[in-house]
Amino acid sequence: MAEFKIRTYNNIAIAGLERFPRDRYEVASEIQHPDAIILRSHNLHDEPLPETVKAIGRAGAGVNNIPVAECSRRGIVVFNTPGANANAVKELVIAAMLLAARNICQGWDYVRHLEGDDHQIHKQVEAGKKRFAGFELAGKMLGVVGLGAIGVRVANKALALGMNVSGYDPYVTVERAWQLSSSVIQASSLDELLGICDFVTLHMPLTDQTRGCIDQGRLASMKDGAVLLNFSRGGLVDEAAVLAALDAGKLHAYVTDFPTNALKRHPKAICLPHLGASTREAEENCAVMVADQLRDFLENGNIRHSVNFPEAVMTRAPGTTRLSIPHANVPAMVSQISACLGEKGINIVELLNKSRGEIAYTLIDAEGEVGEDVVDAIRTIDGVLAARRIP
Ligand SMILES: NC(=O)C1=CN([C@@H]2O[C@H](COP(=O)(O)OP(=O)(O)OC[C@H]3O[C@@H](n4cnc5c(N)ncnc54)[C@H](O)[C@@H]3O)[C@@H](O)[C@H]2O)C=CC1
Ligand SMILES: O=C(O)CCC(=O)C(=O)O
Repeated sequence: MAEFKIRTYNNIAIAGLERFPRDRYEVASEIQHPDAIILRSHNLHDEPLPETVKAIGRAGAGVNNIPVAECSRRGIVVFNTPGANANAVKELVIAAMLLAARNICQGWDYVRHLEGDDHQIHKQVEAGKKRFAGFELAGKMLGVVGLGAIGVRVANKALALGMNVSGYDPYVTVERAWQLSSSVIQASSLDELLGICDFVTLHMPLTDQTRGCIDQGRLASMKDGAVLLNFSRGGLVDEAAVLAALDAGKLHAYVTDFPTNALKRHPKAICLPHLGASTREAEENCAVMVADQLRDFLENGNIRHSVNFPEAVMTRAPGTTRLSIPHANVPAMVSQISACLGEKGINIVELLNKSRGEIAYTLIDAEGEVGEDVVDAIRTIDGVLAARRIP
């Protein structure tokens, strides 16, 4: 019988699934009691998470489809793959700016509906093309909201196309700030950015804080004829307000990866079927990265790139049994856990304790064998969310 069971949702690239050796892992979409789940955009909010789940790996960036708060309460570690699909999204955003600026979709549609022989088509092309005249990217101001893995890449590439770029991100990391070109102008607020940009592209996560942040008032503050690009999540914008802005000519175009019935019919909305990360390269990058992270967690208890737990990586000490213990970040947890081992005369060889907000995580390499009775005792400590023995 396999040591670990992985339940998959969505189309996970084979290169990632192959990272799980089949002598130790069972990997399938029908598994009822999985140790871990791998998914892309499947919505986990609407279904109960089996008791056996210890980790969830999002092959991608956004985790709004995962009940992260519930996972934290249950000691389930949620992983994502920062940056693994960022280049794919960046390339599509650049394409999207061109689609909008040059009215490519409308022009393409016009040509597809032309009738007559080639001579007549040629005449109609030359007569009709003025309806699709557009404008160039060079010299225009692009506003990038969210300077993470995708936003930084979009900002830098837009500069290379001759655009001016303004960026806004109240939580930008030092790593991303280093990657961002010094030519990007820092906006001190979203409102400041919106008022000066010809194109605005959204690259922040969908959270309670960001939901609906592009609303009627903010759209009104944008430049007339601006282009809004949303390859992040549909919920970031107030859709009715966007439709009204398109109707009023306030927005030249809305380009989005998140269609709805109203948007897909609108002549100024360009809707794509959530294609941002759908490249062979991005799908493989994400699947391989998330598979490696899940394996290291299941086999060693190590945590890399979690969205709800701290980074925790410890080399395994020889001749020991590893204990993986997610718990609340409150005083005296480590002393209570080590007392459970001490009572059985078990020596601790290595110990790592890391915290992140209200959550903490302890990894212990204990000398020799550790019985399940010790793990059971640890589980009963108030504040311990889960405990696992890894031989
Ligand atoms: N269309 C698609 O297929 C894809 C969509 N996405 C979406 O794009 C989002 C961003 O992806 P990444 O750049 O990889 O994530 P990331 O985590 O590297 O970057 C997100 C950035 O947004 C910033 N941020 C958070 N709250 C903000 C706020 N209120 N205002 C401005 N900035 C804020 C963060 O500080 C961070 O720098 C994801 O959360 C996901 O929703 C990601 C990949 C593919
Ligand atoms: O897996 C996908 O195609 C969606 C990617 C995405 O939206 C994300 O990574 O946040």
